[in-house]
Formats: sequence, C-alpha cells, structure tokens
Amino acid sequence: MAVEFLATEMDTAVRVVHLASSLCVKVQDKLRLPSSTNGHVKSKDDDSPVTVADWGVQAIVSWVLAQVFGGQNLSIVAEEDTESLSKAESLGLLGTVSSAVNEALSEASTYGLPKPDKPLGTTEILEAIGRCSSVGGPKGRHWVLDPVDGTLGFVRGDQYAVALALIENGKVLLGVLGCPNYPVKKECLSNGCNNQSGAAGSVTKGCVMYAKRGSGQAWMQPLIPGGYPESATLLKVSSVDDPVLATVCEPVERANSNHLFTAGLANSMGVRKQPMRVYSMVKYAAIACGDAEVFMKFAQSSYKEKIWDHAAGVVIVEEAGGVVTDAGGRNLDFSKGVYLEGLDRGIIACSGQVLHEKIIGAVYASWESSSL
Ligand SMILES: Nc1ncnc2c1ncn2[C@@H]1O[C@H](COP(=O)(O)OS(=O)(=O)O)[C@@H](OP(=O)(O)O)[C@H]1O
Ligand SMILES: [Mg+2]
Ligand SMILES: [Mg+2]
Ligand SMILES: [Mg+2]
Repeated sequence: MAVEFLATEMDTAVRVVHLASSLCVKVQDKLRLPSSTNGHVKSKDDDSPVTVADWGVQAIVSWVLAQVFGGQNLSIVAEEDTESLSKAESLGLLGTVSSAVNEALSEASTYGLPKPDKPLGTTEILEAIGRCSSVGGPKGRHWVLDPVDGTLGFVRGDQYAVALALIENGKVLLGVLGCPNYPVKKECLSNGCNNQSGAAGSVTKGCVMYAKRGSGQAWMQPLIPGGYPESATLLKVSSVDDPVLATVCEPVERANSNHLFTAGLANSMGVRKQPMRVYSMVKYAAIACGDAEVFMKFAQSSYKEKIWDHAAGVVIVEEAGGVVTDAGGRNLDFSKGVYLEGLDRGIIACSGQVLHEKIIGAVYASWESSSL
C-alpha cells in the first residue's frame, strides 16, 4: 500500500496543535484570576503582549517536532524568541513557562505524541524555543508557527489561534489551526456544515481545523479536554455570493487594519451587515467553515505581514473551497523568508470567486478615486 503523502507530518501537526491548545486553555483560565495576570503576560519591544502560553506552545511544538522528525535538519520559523525569557530577572517567568510546558508534555501520550522521560529542564525549554529561529526562504522544508496568534485576544479572554504550517520550496503544504474559543455549531461537528440551514442550533466551544494542499478537503475536529478526538468533519465554505447577505470579518484593532477603508469597500459592493471584528486567524477559520464570507486586512503601508500570521489559514481556506490573494489578486508569496514580501496593499480571503472578484474590483475603483 502506498504511504500517504505527508501523513506523519499532518498527523503530528494536528496532534501537537491539540496538545498546545490544551496548554493555552489552562493558561487563559489562569489569566482570568486577577492574582496571576502580571506573572503571565509581558510586553515586547513593540509594546505587543507575549505570554506564558506563547513561549509554552513554541517550546512544546518545537520539542515534539524535533522528537518526531529529528532535530538535525529541522527548520522552524516562529514568532517568539528567548531574549527576554533568558534574562536573570525573568527566572520566575521561566519557571511558570516550565511548569506549563511540563504539565502539557506529561499528557503527550494521551494525544499519541512522544513524552519526555523526565520533566524538561529550563535549559532544554529555552533550547526548544530558541531552535525556532529559522528565516524560511524559497528552498527546502520549513515549519511555520504562530504559537498564539491574537495574543491580545488571548489576554482579553477572547478569540485566539494556535497556527502551524509546513512550507516546502515556498509553497504551503499543510496548515493546522487550533481555535480553543471558537463557537462551533454542534451539528457542524457531527454532520458536516455548509451553513445552509441558518437554524440556531446548540453551540460548543473549541476546534482544530486542518488541510493538506491539493487534497480539496479541509477538516475540523472538536477540542476535547484531556485527549485526542476520534472523528473529524469536512469543512466547506459558504455558498453565499451576494454581498447583501455576506458577513465580512476583519481585525479588532484599528492599528492592524484600516477599518475606514474596508468599510468603504464593503459599502461600495453592497454589503449591509456590520463587520465581524475578531482577533487572530480565527477569521480564516470563520471563512473555512462557512460562518463568514469575507476577511479583509489592510495594514499600514509601513507594516510587513509575517508568514506565520497567514500560512495555516490560507491553505485551510483554499482547500475548503475559498480564495485568498493580496489586493491585486495575486497569491501570497511564502517563499521570501519571514515576511510576505511584495504584498499588494492588503489581504483578501473569500468564500468564493464571485465575491472575490467584486472586492478586487472595489479595491481598484476606490484606489483610483482616492488618488484622483
Ligand atoms: N501594526 C500592525 N499591523 C498589522 N498587523 C500587525 C501589526 N502589529 C502586529 N500585527 C500582527 O497582527 C496579528 C494580529 O492580527 P489580528 O488580525 O488578530 O489583529 S487584531 O488583534 O484582531 O486587531 C499579530 O499576531 P500576534 O502577535 O501573533 O497576536 C501581529 O503579528
Ligand atoms: Mg500572529
Ligand atoms: Mg503570536
Ligand atoms: Mg505577537
């Protein structure tokens, strides 16, 4: 029997995102306790937050990938580094990361993953985090990880995602998104969901979505406490192609996307609904499972989008039947290293070609009129 292409990579990635998501759920629960907030969240040089969960997830994903695929030629491009965590004054924080990592890894076998013989020491944890400093590029295989995407949402008790992808020769081969707070309709988890009925069913929280390039399939599993689920459901994008009925999602923070510009675009296309503002790559998840039709992000022109903020989401949306391009209609280029170099203005993800063409048209029209 032929060995399925990327079977071990896909299986390991999905399992480790389940494990990582369980770490995040525990840390976010602790953040809700007023007493522990300060010990779990730090500010980076650009004033963005980083938490015990960001470092903890990066450590366990890096450690597991090294166990399964060997540390020697492993290339991981990930958001966090060890600079602030290795400072003498961060000893307490490092201890908290270490506890979270070892607690999660002690359950690794429940997820079908390798488990360390004894708890990892802080040196091993720093090594695992620090190993993720690859810069990617056009050749070879690179794992791409955003340990917690939407850290602001995470800290605020809101939406966030764990995002892991594999890039080979500049192409995203597979993507996995852990969305621990995503409200999933129960019928979607059991029967598949095309968002056709519109009936309000019961909702459960948390899922992992994944897809392999070229498979034409994207899948969703429920997040279940303390274990790996047995079933997965096929995802399908929404069939809505009338802007009047479309839901548009975008970043929460004004600093991250031009809300005024996207409101103008939406209005000129005939969109009626208020935008759905959601933290993190959960926006891609919403498109993939048919809960929204459009995701737009127009960052300031000085900002360069990073590959870990998009790789997993793009392949999941595309395999679920959607379209993702920049505002000029070109595919995102994951081959140039850490940044999405050459990105034309912004990112547009859609459930289908019809809406996508309308948005690209609206971008051209509004750009021309704004530069008259
Ligand atoms: N100035 C600016 N403009 C655009 N994007 C930025 C900017 N600064 C940061 N980032 C990246 O945005 C990631 C969060 O994106 P979101 O879509 O979740 O934005 S929002 O929090 O809902 O506003 C966020 O990801 P995380 O750091 O993983 O949370 C950043 O990589
Ligand atoms: Mg991110
Ligand atoms: Mg992040
Ligand atoms: Mg960040």
